[in-house]
Amino acid sequence: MIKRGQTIELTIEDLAFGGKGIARIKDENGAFVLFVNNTFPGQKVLARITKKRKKHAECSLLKVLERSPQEIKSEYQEISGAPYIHVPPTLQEESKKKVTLEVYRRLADLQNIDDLFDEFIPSPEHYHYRNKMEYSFSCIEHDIENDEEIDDAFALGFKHRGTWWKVESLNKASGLFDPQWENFLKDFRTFLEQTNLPAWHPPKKEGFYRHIVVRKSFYEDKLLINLVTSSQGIENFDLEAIAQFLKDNMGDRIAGFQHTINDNVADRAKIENGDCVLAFGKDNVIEELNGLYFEISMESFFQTNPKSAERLYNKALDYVFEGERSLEDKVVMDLFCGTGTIGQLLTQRTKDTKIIGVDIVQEAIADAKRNAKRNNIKGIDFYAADVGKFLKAYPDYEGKIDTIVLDPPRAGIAPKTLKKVIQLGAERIVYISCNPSTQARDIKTLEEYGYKTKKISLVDQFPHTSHIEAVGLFEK
Ligand SMILES: C[S@@+](CC[C@H](N)C(=O)[O-])C[C@H]1O[C@@H](n2cnc3c(N)ncnc32)[C@H](O)[C@@H]1O
Repeated sequence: MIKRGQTIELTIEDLAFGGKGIARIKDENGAFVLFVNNTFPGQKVLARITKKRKKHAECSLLKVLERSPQEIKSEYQEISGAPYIHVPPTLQEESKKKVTLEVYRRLADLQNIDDLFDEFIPSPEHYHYRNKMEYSFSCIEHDIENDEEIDDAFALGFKHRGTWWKVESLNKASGLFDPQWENFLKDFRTFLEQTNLPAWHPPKKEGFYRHIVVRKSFYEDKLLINLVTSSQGIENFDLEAIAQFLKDNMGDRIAGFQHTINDNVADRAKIENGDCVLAFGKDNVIEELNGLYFEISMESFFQTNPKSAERLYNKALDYVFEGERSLEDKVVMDLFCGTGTIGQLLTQRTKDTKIIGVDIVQEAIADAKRNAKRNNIKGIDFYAADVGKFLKAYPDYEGKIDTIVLDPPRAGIAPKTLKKVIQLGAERIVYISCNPSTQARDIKTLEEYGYKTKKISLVDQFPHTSHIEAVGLFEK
């Protein structure tokens, strides 16, 4: 009999949406299904039961005991954020497509999803595609060679799967981020360790070195580095020496180096916040997307895989204009607009269209306005507001919007807000989503209120993970 908390060896037979491997066993009531996150068919794994129901259980992965015959050992260091690094990219893509289409069939009741499906757009780069990475320090290390915990260590890398206190040091490139930087990180760690200031102790909430956050511009081929520390022992900290070490080793690849003091004991929330000084260089980088330029600072939101984001945005805009539509003198809303990339790219394909961008984060809207100015774009009004409240405050837009572009966060659109969006009565909705399961739920509502799903494409923004981005075209 299966119990919560129990560890169990399983063979993964199938894959469900969200990287959930499926294993089956027989118990006294017959067939019993177990879902194990971040696994792949053919793997033998050790898992812990986290939730038990009558016919199924949810498990967390503790360890892959045997690789799937379909996996090929990658040259990169495996990290918990990239569980599929050994699965050949084309196989990853096929699996993502299959399990995601099933989600639309099941949750959106789109039984004809195979006919509605337009294309699967792979990431232009399968490796080193990310433009942001966050590394953690911890004095509790999970030693990957010997699979054991070491106390009094100086680890710098990523959290060991399923823990918030143990860090696996990154000793070589992970395959996800800038390889020169990641191959250098081990030397940087050794240098910082020699400063004799300790790494953070997550359970005790004390120590000095906490995080390194790095942003990259592919356009400039430069990195922005932010070293986050506490202030405990700051009198022995020599920022100049660290800056010099970075300059000596990474040369002009470094656009800027910042130091942030963060004494907030919460480990993850906004690690970049705190008192920040710029040791050298500048505090932002410029990224280029389809001929437009965007300033990215440490805090600003930007699509994590910019080269793939170009393909995603192009697909979304193709859907906006499909059928040789003219948007001249029409109004388009870019809801959940972030830093306003979509609205700005839209102006490249149309003239005299009024665009309204709305996002809840004030800084994102400030970035959006600044970037629009940099790109010399007029005709977009950006508002910092909750989408639901915004639509309530401006009822006059009802019946006046031609097209709505939606790009909500992972949780999807709040049901009340979605109803308000529907009330606008736009002819066409283009819905981008980083979580097809919440999008599928929203599609069901759209269909109930008179929108027809015309097309859906999938864009692989995140190779080696279970994540997938989707874009759908809906018409009244
Ligand atoms: C997936 S991002 C959109 C990114 C943007 N379209 C881009 O490509 O740069 C989702 C955005 O929704 C915003 N957001 C979340 N909840 C919101 C709400 N209730 N009202 C308005 N914006 C919200 C977030 O600040 C975030 O920028």
